[in-house]
Amino acid sequence: MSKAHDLVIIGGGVGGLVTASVAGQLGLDVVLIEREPVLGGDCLNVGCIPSKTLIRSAKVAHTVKNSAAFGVVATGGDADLGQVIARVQSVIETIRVHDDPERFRGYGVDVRFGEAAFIDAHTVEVNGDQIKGRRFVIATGSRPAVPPISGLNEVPFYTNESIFELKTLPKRLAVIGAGPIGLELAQAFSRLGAQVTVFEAGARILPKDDPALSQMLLEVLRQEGVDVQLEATIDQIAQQAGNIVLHLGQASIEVDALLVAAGRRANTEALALENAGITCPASGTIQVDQRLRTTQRHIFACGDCVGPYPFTHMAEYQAGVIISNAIFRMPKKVDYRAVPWVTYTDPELAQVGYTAEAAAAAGINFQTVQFPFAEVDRALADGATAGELKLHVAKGRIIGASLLGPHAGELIHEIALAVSERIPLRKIASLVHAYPTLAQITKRAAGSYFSPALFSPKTRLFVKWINRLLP
Ligand SMILES: Cc1cc2nc3c(=O)[nH]c(=O)nc-3n(C[C@H](O)[C@H](O)[C@H](O)COP(=O)(O)OP(=O)(O)OC[C@H]3O[C@@H](n4cnc5c(N)ncnc54)[C@H](O)[C@@H]3O)c2cc1C
Ligand SMILES: NC(=O)c1ccc[n+]([C@@H]2O[C@H](COP(=O)([O-])OP(=O)(O)OC[C@H]3O[C@@H](n4cnc5c(N)ncnc54)[C@H](O)[C@@H]3O)[C@@H](O)[C@H]2O)c1
Repeated sequence: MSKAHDLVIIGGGVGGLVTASVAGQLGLDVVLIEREPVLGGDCLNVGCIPSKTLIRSAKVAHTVKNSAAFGVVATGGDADLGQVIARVQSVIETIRVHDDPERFRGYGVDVRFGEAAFIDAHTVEVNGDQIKGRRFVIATGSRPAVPPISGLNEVPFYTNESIFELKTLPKRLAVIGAGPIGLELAQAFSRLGAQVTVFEAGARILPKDDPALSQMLLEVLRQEGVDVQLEATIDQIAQQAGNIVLHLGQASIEVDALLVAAGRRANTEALALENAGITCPASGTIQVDQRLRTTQRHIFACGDCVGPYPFTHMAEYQAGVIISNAIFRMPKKVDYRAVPWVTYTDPELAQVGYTAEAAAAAGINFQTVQFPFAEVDRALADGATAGELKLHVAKGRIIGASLLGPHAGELIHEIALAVSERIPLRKIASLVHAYPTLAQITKRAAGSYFSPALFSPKTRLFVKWINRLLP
């Protein structure tokens, strides 16, 4: 009978790697199992890093093409997709050193490559070997969901798992889904020179975000030339003479390439969770309690296979909660009050804490203050004035914020700290913000909350009175 390891981690993406790194360095006997031949998971290999690197090249092309607006004469701006993708791959390889299996082996982690499946609640099988554990962490991530559209499986299509291997730019690209993946890549490919059409089944883009700000973003995308079709029902997809044809009612559109970005599905089928006695709903997403324990208390789960926020920073955060519960044995619950998320379109759309819709649904008595980038001096200097900040305030504290604009993904963190630490809004309004920065938008929005009281007839009367009274 083989001995039971302290911790067996399934999945070598962010969730699994953060847990393995800490557990290994603390001297636990850890096994990490990854089914792909490399570590890093989606984020490094086919997600955040390739998409953000592609977006950067697309922004360069866009800047060159629009240089006249800045008084600069530049010609060209045509992208060489082969070179762009070579840069994407080179950035991935640079970052990969952090996810080198030898680094983890150096921490004492037994890194194994192969697909893991439970045999019972204390044993998994990998490449025919049985591995026993006292505790387990499932961090198996997610994969692209393929919508049930007639003909889709008979035509070639890309997902995030294959699109970063494209070497030549498709002239016409159709994208199914206007979530973060669809929109980030649609704008990037459009800026690189493709004619892009996005088909979204819903009535709006980015439905989890603020409706007015996502509408503003939609207008920017359309002005730039991205054709976004809402409430679009694709009835049938077929291949004709080398082209892909999408049929929507009476209309049809012919494209050279198709990207499916229609949501995600948790990677749980291969795990044989039933052998471990773990309850898993039909959605495939693993059910966990607030301490991230599955229905088997010694088996924890984190990241995309759990949700509810499928982001890299959440996989990392949840891994921290598991480290506390499973390694330090200090009970810790998840706290999702100040979760930031960002869609890296240009302008970026960021959110933290409550949206106005969620705050209203929760019955919270709150007020919203808004401030546009068009009144922020630095945004004017940068020629990036689309968007605004909305702060949702209850009892003098920010409970949530929605931000569309340049570098929104960076700017949201000052607000995230305020939400998380319940910092009074007056402290943000009185904090000195360097001029001229985009971050001034936060101070200005906070200030606008207080200006009605500051310039009220009562205050004016008081100032008049005190100035008469005092020498
Ligand atoms: C195009 C794209 C762009 C994105 N951009 C961002 C972004 O900008 N910011 C952000 O925060 N998030 C972004 N995300 C989401 C982010 O990539 C995920 O939230 C993150 O990778 C989740 O980490 P994870 O550890 O849960 O899973 P993963 O990174 O998916 O890792 C899970 C690992 O488990 C392995 N595995 C699965 N089943 C088994 C098994 N049975 N046995 C062994 N190994 C197994 C998989 O091979 C994989 O390596 C993006 C995603 C995509 C697709
Ligand atoms: N910037 C980031 O942080 C970032 C970037 C990319 C992805 N991600 C993560 O990955 C997750 C998945 O992204 P996603 O964009 O694939 O999923 P999503 O679920 O956010 O969006 C998918 C969209 O596709 C639409 N859709 C589904 N079926 C359709 C059909 N048949 N026809 C037309 N439209 C259809 C849905 O209505 C939805 O709006 C995100 O929720 C996010 O957490 C994050």
